[in-house]
Amino acid sequence: MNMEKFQQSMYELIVETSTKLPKDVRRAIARAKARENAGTRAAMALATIAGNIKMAEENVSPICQDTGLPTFKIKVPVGANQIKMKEAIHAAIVQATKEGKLRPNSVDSLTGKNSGDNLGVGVPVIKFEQWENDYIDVRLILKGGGCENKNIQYSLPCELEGLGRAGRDLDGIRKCILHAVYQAQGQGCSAGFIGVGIGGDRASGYELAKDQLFRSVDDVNPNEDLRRLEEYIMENANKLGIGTMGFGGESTLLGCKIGVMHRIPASFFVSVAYNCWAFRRLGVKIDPETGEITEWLYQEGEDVDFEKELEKAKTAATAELGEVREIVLEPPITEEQIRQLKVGDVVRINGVIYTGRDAIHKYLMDHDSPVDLNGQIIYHCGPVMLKDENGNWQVKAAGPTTSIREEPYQGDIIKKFGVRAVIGKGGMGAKTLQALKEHGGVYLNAIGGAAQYYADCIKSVEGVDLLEFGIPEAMWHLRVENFTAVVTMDAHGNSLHEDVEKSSLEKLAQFKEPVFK
Ligand SMILES: O=C(O)C[C@H](O)C(=O)O
Ligand code: SF4
Repeated sequence: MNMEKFQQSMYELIVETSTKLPKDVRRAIARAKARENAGTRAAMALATIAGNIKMAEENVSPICQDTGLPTFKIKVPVGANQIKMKEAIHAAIVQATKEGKLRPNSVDSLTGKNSGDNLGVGVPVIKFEQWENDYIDVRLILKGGGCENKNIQYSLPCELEGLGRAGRDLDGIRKCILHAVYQAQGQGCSAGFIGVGIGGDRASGYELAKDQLFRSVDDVNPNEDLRRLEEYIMENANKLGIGTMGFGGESTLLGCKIGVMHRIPASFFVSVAYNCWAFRRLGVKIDPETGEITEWLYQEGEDVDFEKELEKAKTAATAELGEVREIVLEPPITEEQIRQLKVGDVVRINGVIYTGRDAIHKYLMDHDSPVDLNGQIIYHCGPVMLKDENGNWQVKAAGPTTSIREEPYQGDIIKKFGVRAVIGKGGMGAKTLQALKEHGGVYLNAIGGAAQYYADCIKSVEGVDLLEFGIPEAMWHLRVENFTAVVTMDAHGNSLHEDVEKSSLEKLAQFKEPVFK
């Protein structure tokens, strides 16, 4: 095979997967938009998401800044040179990272050092399988860390909150799947898609679950029991009312694909791979002689353009919100300004905000901050950044990361540095809510995955500190205009996330009685 051509084909697959959502996923998101109640936060979130999808396609830039751990599943005819193919894929990954189509995501687990080129021990994941066909089939999934963190594995029998006992049968599996959607809340950027693996051991069960994500959203399970179960889940999971971003609403789950394999007598695992709305997976057929793409996969059915949402997202997706208070904030912010805000308000930020996520929060616990954060805003974000020809940093993608990971630190950092607002997604817990009340702060929920939408709000990069943590983990000083987010935790002890978690648990309990006997 012409390896140079194959490398080019892999580069095209990587870029297309990162920047252009496949048709079946776009159709699912369009259905969610049509189903959502107008004037709600979820409707605003979906309008922003749709506009972002269009922006990413137009900019040929990452839909979400987290381009995940690239995972390739490749079927090859006998005789294909897998060693050379792996080298070509690595070269394509490095090229796509250099061009800002992928975020450098490969981090040494012991030193925390980011390799900078997306290569590392075991990264990317490349799995080969031989088959009888005379062509090569390459599938790629870019599954970000926030939704990967919401994967979950159950060992039956077990007791599930709200649902009671789950036994080693189809009804027990039903309960596990509903619970998997409930426990994700909005943290994995709902509305999501789930792959489920029944059986196997802990490793092969999760592998089977993730493999289900390569099925088309619109396909029909050939196993009748599983088809019925998929249909049941799609009819009922959305009754949990978690909604897009966990804001509450009609669309929580956009797809459920279930696979089954044998198990050993002692084990009965139900593994769930939770994928966010930014469901980036694509595939190509490759000519084993020329290395060229002969066909793009996942092209079935009509396309959805989101052209009109692009205009809305650029002006004010919040127009979807109907009657809400919109408050402009310009850091440094006073305690008095903060204490006037309440859950549900929309905030537009103009001025400089500072990114800080996993490494920075850990660092700030026992170090001073490189900038004075008093009255300032921390943005839980790990952007995709490139240096332009003049050596200036350009933001290529900059959506929020899951905030709950900073729960062990956030309250202490608000107190220690006088931080007035935290922007992220998925919400935070009781400790942070208490600190917001005590010290006068708010949590602002941005729209997870809307990386192009927020990059568009960033007018300049004014500086960077702690770059030794790597591009995604550094403290970027970003000058923003009209950076819009929703107050979902305020200084009066209110938390939308607490309310949605409580109401969805009550709704979950309605599914306790057996359905599949
Ligand atoms: O790592 C990120 O930028 C986001 C992550 O995928 C998350 O959802 O928390
Ligand atoms: S930020 Fe949200 S959309 Fe992006 S990878 Fe994480 S879970 Fe997915």
